[in-house]
Amino acid sequence: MTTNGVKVNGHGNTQNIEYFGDNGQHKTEDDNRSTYESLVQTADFLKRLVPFKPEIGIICGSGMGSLADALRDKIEVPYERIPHFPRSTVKGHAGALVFGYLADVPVVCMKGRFHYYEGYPLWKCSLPVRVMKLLGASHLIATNAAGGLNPNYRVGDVMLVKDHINLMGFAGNNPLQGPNDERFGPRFPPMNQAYDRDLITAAKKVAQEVGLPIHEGVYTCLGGPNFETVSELRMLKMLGADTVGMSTVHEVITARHCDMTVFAFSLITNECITDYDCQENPNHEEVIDVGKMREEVLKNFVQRVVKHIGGK
Ligand SMILES: O=P(O)(O)O[C@H]1O[C@H](CO)[C@@H](O)[C@H]1O
Ligand code: HPA
Repeated sequence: MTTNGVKVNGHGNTQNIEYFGDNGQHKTEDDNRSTYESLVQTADFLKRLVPFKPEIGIICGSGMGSLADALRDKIEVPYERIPHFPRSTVKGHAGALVFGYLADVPVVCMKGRFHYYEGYPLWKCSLPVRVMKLLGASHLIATNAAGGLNPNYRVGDVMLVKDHINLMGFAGNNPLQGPNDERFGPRFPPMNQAYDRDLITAAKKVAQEVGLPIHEGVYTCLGGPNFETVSELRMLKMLGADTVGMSTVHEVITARHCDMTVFAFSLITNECITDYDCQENPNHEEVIDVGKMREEVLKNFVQRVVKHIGGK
């Protein structure tokens, strides 16, 4: 039986629901990817609520939502109120856009990001980045909680991301997959200078000022939600990754596609276990706790980086 494009087949007690396009072909959630026009609607909705234009979009990583608390003159918009926006489902990701001023620079913070393991396709995970761009933001600051693969990294340190390995992209999964809308950016965007060198240099200086142990390295993202096996971590290390997480890469690709300047960092929340004899387990509670532990110094750090960008 087909009703309104929804095909329902009865099989005993179960029903298989399949989605068909207007001309009968299969539709998946990926076929319903947002259009330029729908994201303009989202941005227009937000513009009506916020009397200023954010210059910088900030994505708060796991346990780092308090970065948004440092904003002055805050306007908080829960994701469920925003047209075409996904919902946050992960502990430590509150689920609101927070507009305000940080170091007198107008910004918008994502207090809660979207991950592939939540069931969202990558284009949907990174949809807010396009909304930030449409709101007028020229810069993206992406923060993440990550496991440290590099043996020199300690829990609580920060790694400035100089490059990433798009492992999900190796398997053909990319946020830019599907029809390209040139109003966002080109079909084949370069990715060799994804992370702004000047901002990395400035941030190293800022980190010294605020007493934050700092490194510079390569981030990689797996789909999650399970943490990695020993063998997978050993492989990632061999590939040249210094930190591993389950986010950021698709957001950065989307930001670079629409010509935003990107700065990103990993907070090392756990040391990756590459030894079969180790009895410890990584866990999300520990990840969030480390975010809380570094809350004040990270606020200070981000605020100063924002000031640097705003003063340029
Ligand atoms: O990347 P963020 O959102 O900071 O979170 C990281 O922490 C969670 C695992 O504890 C995963 O979601 C991983 O991606
Ligand atoms: N692996 C993957 N994602 C993570 C980790 C990790 O060790 N720590 C925080 N997010």
